[in-house]
Amino acid sequence: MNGKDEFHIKCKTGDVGRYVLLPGDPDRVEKIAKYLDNAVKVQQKREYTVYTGYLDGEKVSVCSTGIGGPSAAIALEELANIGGDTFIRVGTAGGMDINIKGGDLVIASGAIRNEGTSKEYLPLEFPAVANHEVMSALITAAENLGREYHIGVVHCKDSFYGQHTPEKMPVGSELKHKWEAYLAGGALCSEMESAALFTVGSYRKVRVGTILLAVANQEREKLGLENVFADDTELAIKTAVEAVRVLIKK
Ligand SMILES: O=P(O)(O)O[C@H]1O[C@H](CO)[C@@H](O)[C@H]1O
Ligand SMILES: O=c1cc[nH]c(=O)[nH]1
Repeated sequence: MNGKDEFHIKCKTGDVGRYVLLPGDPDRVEKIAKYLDNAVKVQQKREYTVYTGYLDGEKVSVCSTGIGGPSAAIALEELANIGGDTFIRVGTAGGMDINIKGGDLVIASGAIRNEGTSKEYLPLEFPAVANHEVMSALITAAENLGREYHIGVVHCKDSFYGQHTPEKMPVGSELKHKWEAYLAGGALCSEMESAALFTVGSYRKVRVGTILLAVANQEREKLGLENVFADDTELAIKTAVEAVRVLIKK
């Protein structure tokens, strides 16, 4: 193939399609790639495992982003450098709104920028929003597959344990105070990459959307409501793959 390898993902132009699915966990890459025709492993470096195959004759890739904004931003930058222009994060999240239960699907309309990476791209007044075409394809996909979904704002942070055990952190009162404000504002769930991906996507002029599986809900636990745990990402994966099909058809 042409060109020079990108610094971290070690892929070059021709290695990936314009459509790229972005799980955080490298173990999720093969689970997604099995939905592609003739998928082959293109590369595996650091947290970045890359497969490329085809959907309805169009080249489609999967690349893990690792945990958090910094590695996700690097993946998006380097994939955009080599021809990726439409991205769907397929992730997991912890429920915040009490209507979100373990096993539910959440399509992000925007992300709270309570992380560090996006601030090195655009000032905080600039919102981290999902691309409307990708978001609408995710909605169509969920409806085509007869799946229920929630749609709304998701929270992004850099500290997983700051989300789960803020009381242990020296800045715990600040974390709890903000968390309550995000709940009051209607945040649906908390994860770590969409704010960076949406912000980098805005600046790089590429389309980015997110679908998440809620794995549990700490707010339901706090209120003594039933708190189901789920870790099967298959539903989110199938919906994301269907969304790529919808986008290809367009
Ligand atoms: O399951 P993934 O896609 O990695 O997403 C979520 O899981 C990780 C934390 O456990 C963070 O990356 C968070 O955003
Ligand atoms: O609670 C959770 C679950 C997944 N990912 C997160 O960032 N938080």
